[in-house]
Formats: sequence, C-alpha cells, structure tokens
Amino acid sequence: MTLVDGAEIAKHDSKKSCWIVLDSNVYDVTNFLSKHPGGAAIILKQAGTDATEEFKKYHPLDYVRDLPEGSVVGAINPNTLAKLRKPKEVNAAPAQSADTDKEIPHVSLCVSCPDFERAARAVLPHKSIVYASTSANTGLSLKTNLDDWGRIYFRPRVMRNVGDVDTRRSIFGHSSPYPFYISPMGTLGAIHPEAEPEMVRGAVRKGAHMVVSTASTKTSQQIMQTWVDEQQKLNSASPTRLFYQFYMPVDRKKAIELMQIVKEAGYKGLWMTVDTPVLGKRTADRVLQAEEALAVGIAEEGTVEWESGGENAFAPAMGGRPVSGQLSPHTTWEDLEWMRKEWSGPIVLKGIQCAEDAKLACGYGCDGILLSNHGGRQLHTAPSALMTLLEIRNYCPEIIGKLEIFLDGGLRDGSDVLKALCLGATAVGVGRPFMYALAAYGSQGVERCIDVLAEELSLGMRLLGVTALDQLKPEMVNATRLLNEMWRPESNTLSVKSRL
Ligand code: HEM
Ligand SMILES: Cc1cc2nc3c(=O)[nH]c(=O)nc-3n(C[C@H](O)[C@H](O)[C@H](O)COP(=O)(O)O)c2cc1C
Repeated sequence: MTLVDGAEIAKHDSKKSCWIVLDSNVYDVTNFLSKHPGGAAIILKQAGTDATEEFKKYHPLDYVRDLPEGSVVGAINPNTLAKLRKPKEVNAAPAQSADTDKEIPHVSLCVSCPDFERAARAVLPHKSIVYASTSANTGLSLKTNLDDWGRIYFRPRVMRNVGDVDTRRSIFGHSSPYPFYISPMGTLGAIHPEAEPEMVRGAVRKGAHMVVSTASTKTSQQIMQTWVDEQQKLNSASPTRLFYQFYMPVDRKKAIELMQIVKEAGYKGLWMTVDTPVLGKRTADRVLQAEEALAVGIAEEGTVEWESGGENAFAPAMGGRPVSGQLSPHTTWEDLEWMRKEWSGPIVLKGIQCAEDAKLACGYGCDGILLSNHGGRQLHTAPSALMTLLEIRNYCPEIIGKLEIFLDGGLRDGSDVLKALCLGATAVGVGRPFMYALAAYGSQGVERCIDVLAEELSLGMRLLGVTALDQLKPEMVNATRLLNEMWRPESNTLSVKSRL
C-alpha cells in the first residue's frame, strides 16, 4: 500500500479536501462528509489528524468498510506521525469539558438516583452531558415522565408481617432479583471508554436484565462476549439476560441479517422501537451541533446539506439516532408478520403510547409491549408510560395478562416501580440513572445504582405491607389525579370499549 507522509495528510484539513487516519490507514472522506449520519462537523474537526481514538468512541472500526470505494489513500508512514495535525479545538459557547471544579463524590455518597447525575456532570464533557440529558422540544415530555410517578399515591396496609420480602420477577421466563431492568441506550462510548461492555459487567454482577441498543458503540457480539466472560467469572451464576433493542433498517435484507446476528449471539428477545420513525427534535443537541458547525466554519452552508444524510432529517450531534438507511420510517403493523417468521423468540414493541396501539400489538401476536415515550426524547407533550397504562386498564383491560407489559421513562426511585406493578405491569425500565452511574463510576456505579433502586423497592414493599410482588393490587395505589386527566373520547363515553 502507498505510504503517505503525515505532512501531506495534514494539508487535507477542510471541507474541500478532508483526509483522516484510522487505524494507520489514510482515508479521503471529502465526499462522505455530507452523508455522515453523525454530521459533517464532527469529522471536519478531525480533518488531517489521526481520528482513530475519536472514531472508536462512537462506532466499531469495521464501519470504515462502508466508506465509498476509492476512499483509501494509503497507509500513513509511521515515521511521520508527528507531522499530522492536532484536532481542531472547538470554541463553542458552553464549556467543552467537565466541570473540573467539582470533585466526583465517593460512590457510597450516591444514595438515590439523582446523585448519579450530579456525579456524572463532574466527569463528563459538556457534549456527552447534552447527549444524555437532552429531550424533545421544550422538554415537557421528559417533565411529564418525571412528574407522573409522583402523582400516584400509595394506599399502604399496616400490621402485616413484612420481615422478609421477595423482589424477584421474570421477564419471558428469565427470573431476575428485580422487577426493573437497564433500558437500551445508544452510543455509550461517549459516556465511558469501555461503553456497553462496562454496563453489562455491572448488570451481570448484580443479576439485573439489560436491553442492548442497536445504536451501541460496540458490536452486539462484543457485548454478548462480555456477558459470557463475566458469567464465567461467576461460574454462570448470574441470572442476567441480554435482550436486543431493534431499530428497523430500511432495507429488509439488512433487517433480516441483523435479526440473524442477534439470534446467533444469544439475545433473549427483540424489543423493536416503534416511537422513532424519525428522530425527535432534540433541542440541546441542535444547539450544540449548530455551535460545532459555526466553530468549523460550515454554518454558512445551512443545516440541510451538511447536517443531514439521506433520510436522516437532522443528525444529532450524538445519539438517538436517525441513521441514514438504518432507521425506517416505513415500518407498519404488517411488518410484524414477516418478522415473526425470522424471529422465533419474544417480540416487544417499545414505544406504545395509547390503548389502541396496545390492543393492536396484542392482536398481532406480540409477546410484550413497552409503554414509553423514549425518555421524553421523541414527540412533544407525549403521554407518560403511567398514563398509557391507565388507558389500557380502562379501554382494553383484557390484554393485561395476555402479554408482558413494561414501562419506562422518568423512574428515579425504586419504590415507584411498585406503582406500575400494582397497575398490572411486568417490569420497569430505567435509562439515564444507569448512564450517569456508568459515566461517573463505571461498572461499580452500575452496581451501586442497582443496589439503590433495589433497596428503595424492598423498603417500599415493607412499608406498603407486601412481601412478594404478586401481592401488589390496583387498590394499593390512588391514581385519581392521573385518571382525571386520562384521555376520553369526545362523545359517547359509554361506548368507549367498542371504539377501540
Ligand atoms: C473522525 C471521524 C468520525 C467521528 C468522530 C464520528 C462520529 C460519529 C458520531 C458522533 C455519530 C453519531 C452517533 C449517534 O448519532 O448516536 C456517528 C454516526 C455514524 N458514523 Fe461516524 N464518525 C466519524 C467517521 C465516520 C466514518 C469515516 C464512517 C464510515 C463509514 C462513519 C460511519 C458512521 C455511521 C454508519 C454512523 C451511524 C451509525 C452508528 O453510529 O452506529 N463515521 N459518527
Ligand atoms: C442517552 C439515551 C440514549 C437512548 N438510546 C436509545 C436507543 O438507542 N434505542 C432506544 O430504543 N431507546 C433509547 N433511549 C430511550 C431509553 O431506552 C428509554 O426509553 C428512556 O431512557 C427511559 O427514560 P429515562 O432515561 O428517563 O429512564 C435512549 C435514552 C437516552 C437517555
């Protein structure tokens, strides 16, 4: 292969000619810039440099195989590495690194979920905090998620023997010590250098189930291998199982290939995300992306050419994500029919937001539904998962018990899980708290976060007067406030059921 001098590579540092070094190979990515799903600015910052480390934060190195033919310029002459450019500093308005004045508290000082966020803010670069915390539009969906857990009250029973409690719950026959699991979150490489595998290590050590994102930094096989390795250390004693969150690719052949890879890797269920036909408006991400574009001098091009790739309406600075050719806005209920032929394990629809769709999912033979608005990152003023659960209880209660029902969004206290379970849920997913715990403390933080939630849960059970999760009943909660706001048809309330 042609040897290329570092000084020559350094000259190609603009949108007119952009070369980068990845794993010692030199690539001309000029024509790829506007197609990059992560946006042009992020590559331009690396133009003329060795971008390997930066690249690996976001995706596996073998992605470079997808570059257009003819992109390889040669291999860098190893004696000329020092002549490469250094990455462009971005002087965007917000601080680009963690708040270094703040010290990370000792992990034992994290006694509830919000503590992990404070710790993460002390270590994470501004960009990663934006990625984790951003929400849709004015932030109201996220706010509703957080608020609604507090709008249902308990109706505790007293003088019951609550000496021992059993918090175990099964998801599709896989028992776990907890009725909560780690929600799928993409691009964990921007949060911790060991990314998803480090999250898996924490989960396995504590026995919590985890759903792995399609948008992970590491491949699904690498992540599963960590599960295998960690299990070996524990003589396969951990009940943790990995499930796979599936973003439907546009190309059906690719979708089937992906399902096969996931099946062969040993994932126990497919959680198809259905609330993301397009990426929501992640406001903070957009500000950051505009700042980055300004900083590398491409703002004058407008966002359309430089920040979108094909069907990708507005690539986020990180996360999400609307991957060109990977996220299909064309998916319909009928797709479940061919999917069922390709995937024999459980299928869960992630992102159900009303009773009608819950009923449809049941009719189409799904094994589970996840009531979720994507952590408030998709539709503006979307319903919280609890509100959707109440709709189901009112308008199609017959589906409860026919499929497994999961909720996620805004859960920040283990005892709140009990409210969902009282109302018929199987288990609850938790997202950001685990991401923040991972950021600040790696797998140790993940373990700690599981412990915190588990302790709140078992304490809550005792104070509520139950010793096992199957004793939880709807009458143990007062959901009147939310019920008052629940959707009702505009007319003829009496025939509600037949309308669905
Ligand atoms: C300096 C180099 C690069 C950096 C820093 C970078 C960074 C990123 C970021 C931040 C994202 C968005 C992640 C998200 O939306 O969550 C992304 C997505 C993506 N990038 Fe890059 N990228 C680089 C170069 C490349 C190159 C050369 C390719 C070649 C194929 C590529 C392929 C992709 C693909 C396919 C995605 C979407 C899928 C995924 O993230 O899993 N990137 N990249
Ligand atoms: C940073 C981040 C990345 C996410 N990535 C994905 C993803 O790749 N796929 C997906 O289906 N959901 C994704 N989600 C949504 C979560 O699975 C989950 O629905 C949500 O985080 C739950 O809300 P919570 O964070 O308030 O607990 C992401 C959420 C966050 C915060």
